[in-house]
Amino acid sequence: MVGDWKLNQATVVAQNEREKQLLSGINLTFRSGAITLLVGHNGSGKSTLLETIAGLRRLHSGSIEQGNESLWTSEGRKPRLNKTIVMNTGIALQQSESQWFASTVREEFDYSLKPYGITSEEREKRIISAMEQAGLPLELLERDPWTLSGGQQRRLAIACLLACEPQWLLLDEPTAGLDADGIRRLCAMLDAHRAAGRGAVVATHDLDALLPLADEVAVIDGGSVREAAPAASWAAAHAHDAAAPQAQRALAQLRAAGFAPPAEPSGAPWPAPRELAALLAAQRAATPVQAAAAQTAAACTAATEPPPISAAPITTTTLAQPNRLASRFDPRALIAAYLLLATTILLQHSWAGLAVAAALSAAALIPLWEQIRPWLKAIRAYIIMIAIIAIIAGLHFNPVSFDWAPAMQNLQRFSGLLLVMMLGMPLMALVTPLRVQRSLEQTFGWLNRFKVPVTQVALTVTLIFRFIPLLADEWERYVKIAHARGKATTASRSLPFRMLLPAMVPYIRSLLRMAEQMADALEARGIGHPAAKPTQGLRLRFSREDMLIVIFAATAAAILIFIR
Ligand SMILES: Nc1ncnc2c1ncn2[C@@H]1O[C@H](COP(=O)(O)OP(=O)(O)OP(=O)(O)O)[C@@H](O)[C@H]1O
Repeated sequence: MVGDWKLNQATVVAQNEREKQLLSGINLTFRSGAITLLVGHNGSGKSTLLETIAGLRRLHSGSIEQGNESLWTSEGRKPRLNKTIVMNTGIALQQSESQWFASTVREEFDYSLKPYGITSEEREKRIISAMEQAGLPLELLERDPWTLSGGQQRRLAIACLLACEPQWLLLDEPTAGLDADGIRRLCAMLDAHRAAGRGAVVATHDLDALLPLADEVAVIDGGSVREAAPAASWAAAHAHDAAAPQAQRALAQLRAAGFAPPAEPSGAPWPAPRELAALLAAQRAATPVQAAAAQTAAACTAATEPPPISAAPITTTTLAQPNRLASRFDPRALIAAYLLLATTILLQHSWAGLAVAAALSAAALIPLWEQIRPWLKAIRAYIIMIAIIAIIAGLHFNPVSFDWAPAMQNLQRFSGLLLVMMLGMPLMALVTPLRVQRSLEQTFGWLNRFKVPVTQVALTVTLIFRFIPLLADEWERYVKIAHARGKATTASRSLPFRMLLPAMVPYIRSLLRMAEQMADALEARGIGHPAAKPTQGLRLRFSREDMLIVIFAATAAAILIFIR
C-alpha cells in the first residue's frame, strides 16, 4: 500500500498571468485505500488540482507529498518530479478520448506501458485484461484509435490507465460520454482498485453515479477548498443542494411567498418532486404570468451564482476577469499603428535607425508587458537563432577567420524583424476575432458594390486569427498528455527530446482536424452564401485613445523615415 497524498498550502498561478491564482493555499489529504471526489462548479479548479497532483502544473508555493516523499525534488539544476511517484500515478485528463499517439489501439497500450519496461508476455496479459475490464472487444486492438466511437475512446483511455496498474488513479470527469454499461464498469473498476488498497481522486459532476461509491468529498470553489468531509455525512447534508440547486432556490422562494410551509427541523429536508410540482402549480395559478416569469428568472439567476464561501477566503485575483482590454481599442487603430511602425522599422538600414526603432518599440510595448510575457521563451529562442546565424555568416574556414561585416549585416536584418514580431505579439490580446471581422466589414464594406467578397474575406481572416492561439493551446495539451503517459519527470512544460516526435505526429493530425472544423465553420457561417449578412450588431467607433495610438505611431513612423 502506498502513502497518502498530502497537499500543504499548495498554490498554483496561471502560467501566463502570474498574478492570477488558480489554486490558493490548498490543504488536503487523500487517503490511500479510499476514493475521494472533487466536486464544484465549472471553473472552480478541479482539473487544475488533479493536474497539479500529477505534476503537470508547477507549484507556485506550498508542497505536495505522497507518503514521505515529495512530488518535486530539487536535486540538480532544475526541479524534477519524483520518479517513484510518477510511476505510481495514472491520470486521465478531461478530454482523455482525444489523446492518441499511435496508429493502432495495441500500439496505444505499448506507448503507455513502455516506461514500465515489462516483458512482452506480461504486456499482452495486461492489455487483454484491461480491454476486458473496459468492455472493449479484442478485435479493436488493430483498429486506428481515432476511428473508435467517442465512448469507446473514453473506455480505451481508462483501459490504457488500468494496464499500467497505478497505485493512484487521478480521473477527470471519467463518466462523461460513457453509457450505462461503461459507468457500471468504471464503478466496478474503482471498487476493485480500492479493495486492493489503492487510492483514487476523481473530479466529477456526476454525483448520481459516483457519490454512492465515494469515501470522501472535497468541494472546490474559486481555487480553494470550501469543504472536505466523509462522503456519507456530506451526502446527507448537501446532496440535495448539489443535485438540484434550482429547485432548492425555487422552494426557498415558495416558502418566502407563503406557498409552501416553512421547513420543520424534524421533518424531511426536501419535499417529494410531485409535492414541489404541486406547490409550483399553485403559485403559478395565483401569480400573474409576468411576475411568475420574473420570479422564475430570478430563481434561475440565483441558482447560477456560486454559494457563499464558508472556509478559506478567495482573493480577488482568483476570480476570472473579463478581457476588457480586448474590447477597449478599435482594431483599425491598432492595425494602422502596427502597419505604420512595422513598415518604417523594416526600412531602417543603420544601427542608429534600429536603436531609435527599438526605443520607440519599447515605449509602445512597456505598457503591454503582460501581453508580451507569454512570448518570452519564443523571443529568447529567436535571439539565440539570430546569434547562431550571424556567427555562421561571419565564419570562414579556409583559413579559419571571422568576417564581421556579413555577421553584423545579418544581425541587423534579423533584429529589425524581431522588433516587428514583438510589436505584433500583443495584438492577439488586444482585439477579439469578432471585432477584427467587424472592422474589416465596416472599413471595406463599400467594396461589395464592386463585387469584392469583403464579408467572406473578413470571415476567413477572422477565423485564421482565431486559429493562431489555438495552435499553442493544442500543443500545450499534447505536451501534457505526452508528459503524463510517457512518465516524464522534467518540469511539465519542457518535454524530454525523446518524447517530442511521438507528440508531434498526433499534434499535426489534430491540427488537420481543426483545419477541417474551421472549413466547416466557414461554411456554416455563410462563406459560400452570397446572401449572408455581415455581423451588423456591433458598431465600432474611433475613440480619443484610438486617435492617440494612431498619432503616436504616425509620429514614430515620421521620425524613422527622417533618420533612415
Ligand atoms: N493556463 C491558464 N491560464 C489562465 N486561466 C486558467 C488556465 N488554466 C485554467 N485556468 C482557469 O482556472 C479556472 C479553473 O479551471 P479548471 O479547468 O481547473 O476548472 P474545473 O473545476 O475543472 O472546471 P470544469 O468543471 O468546467 O471542468 C478556470 O477559471 C480556468 O479558466
